[in-house]
Amino acid sequence: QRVNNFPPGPPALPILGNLLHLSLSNPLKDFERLKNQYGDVYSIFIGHRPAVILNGLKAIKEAIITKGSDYAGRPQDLFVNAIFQGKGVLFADYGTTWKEHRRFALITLRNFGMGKKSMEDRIHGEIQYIHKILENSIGTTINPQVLFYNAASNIISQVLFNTRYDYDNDIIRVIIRCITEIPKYAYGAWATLYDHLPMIQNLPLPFREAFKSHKTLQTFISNNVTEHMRNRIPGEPKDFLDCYLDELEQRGADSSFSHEQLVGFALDLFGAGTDTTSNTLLTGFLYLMSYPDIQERCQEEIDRVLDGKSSASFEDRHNMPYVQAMIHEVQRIASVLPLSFFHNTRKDTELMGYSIPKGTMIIENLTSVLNEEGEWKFPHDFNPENFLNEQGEFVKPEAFMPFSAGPRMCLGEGLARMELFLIMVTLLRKYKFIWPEDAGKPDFTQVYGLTVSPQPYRMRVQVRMTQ
Ligand code: HEM
Repeated sequence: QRVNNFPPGPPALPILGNLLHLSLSNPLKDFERLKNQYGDVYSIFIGHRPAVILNGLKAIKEAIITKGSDYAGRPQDLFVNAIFQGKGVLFADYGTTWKEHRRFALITLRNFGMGKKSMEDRIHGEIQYIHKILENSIGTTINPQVLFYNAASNIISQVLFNTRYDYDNDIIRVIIRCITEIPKYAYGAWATLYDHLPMIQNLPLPFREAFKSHKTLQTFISNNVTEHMRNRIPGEPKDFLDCYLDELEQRGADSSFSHEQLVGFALDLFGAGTDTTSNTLLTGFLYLMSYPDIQERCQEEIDRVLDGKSSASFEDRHNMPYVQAMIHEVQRIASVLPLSFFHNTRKDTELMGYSIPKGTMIIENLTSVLNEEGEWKFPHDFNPENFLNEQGEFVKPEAFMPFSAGPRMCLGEGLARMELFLIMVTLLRKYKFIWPEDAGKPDFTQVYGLTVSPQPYRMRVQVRMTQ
């Protein structure tokens, strides 16, 4: 039963709610269909639980920016909560622990070089390893998936632990498998069954893999924390873990800071920082190979701006409007976290004239803004012109929100943007990326999970003549 003035939606069945209206393995098309039927703000029942789905810039902005604090909670009784056990930031509810940890991370990551030179050096250091792999692939084709996963996880690993792993290292292979395993189960059919059928929660069903993967990641991070506790020099932090341990010492044991929180928090950053960035890179190179004219135009701009310079710096983006537009367009089309992370209302509130009670689950459909008609010149095409004005200058429309917005907005945005820019510019400067002749047509359909990724593909790499 929908309460008075609750957003409209399809009639719900007892127990199942609207589950039969949704493809649990990929509900994005169903969400689109329901939006066309019920409008930008509608509701569904996932089993007995009501959820409000937000679509389009106007509704999403009113909720997560204008009334940001009302909508900044996270549900606490989902499958992901059972996995993450209330630790960390990502799935933590609004409250002192979340606030203090989020603030600490934003400040620490900034001091550690988010937006500063030293972080650039770490990213460039990692790019050298990408070069080695690409150079070895010349004359053949390569699946870039493992490469980009390794690179993204190494960059965040250096921020957190001051460590990187060789690409054939067994530990990192296992860690990346675990990071990609959890999102596969987190918002899909198994998660829904787990949430609604308590009797299956302890059975040896496929969703157990997500718990196993989480345990492996937890052990990996706990070992790093123990090693840091043994070797750290208080007051002289080398990485995020050291900074946190210094902070913990200062705040004392009865604060929201603790060793268990640190493990959960580092796990969040590691996971959130790997899957998202690598899937964006994968989408980027897929499109650049499929649109060689756009690739060439980026290369012309890069050659011109970097002429005489040994490497790109993040500051160079201000002189590269077309490259900036291309990277933003990749993020727009990739929409790697299409449903963001679910929010929860913290009090009775309103949205576009509807009443939304406290404790309602909120699903913001970011894809609906990233391809909203009326907000983009070419909402359904891959076209960097979406981010260029008539003078060819870079402009960022308000509807560009792949990092979401408001109090819960992605806290790794600065790092992610720097990674995407430096990696794409450095690789495009040195190589031409070619869709293999025998690979058929590029397939742009996405594989759905908590994060979406392109279908696996192979690429051919040629060293550019201009270099
Ligand atoms: C292209 C890359 C990335 C994209 C598209 C992305 C996108 C997002 C989105 C949509 C959210 C949800 C915001 C909300 O709930 O409204 C989020 C949250 C978050 N992201 Fe990212 N992200 C990226 C990279 C990163 C990186 C590199 C890190 C780590 C340094 C990171 C750490 C986080 C964390 C910790 C949260 C939770 C924030 C909170 O709940 O307060 N992300 N991200």
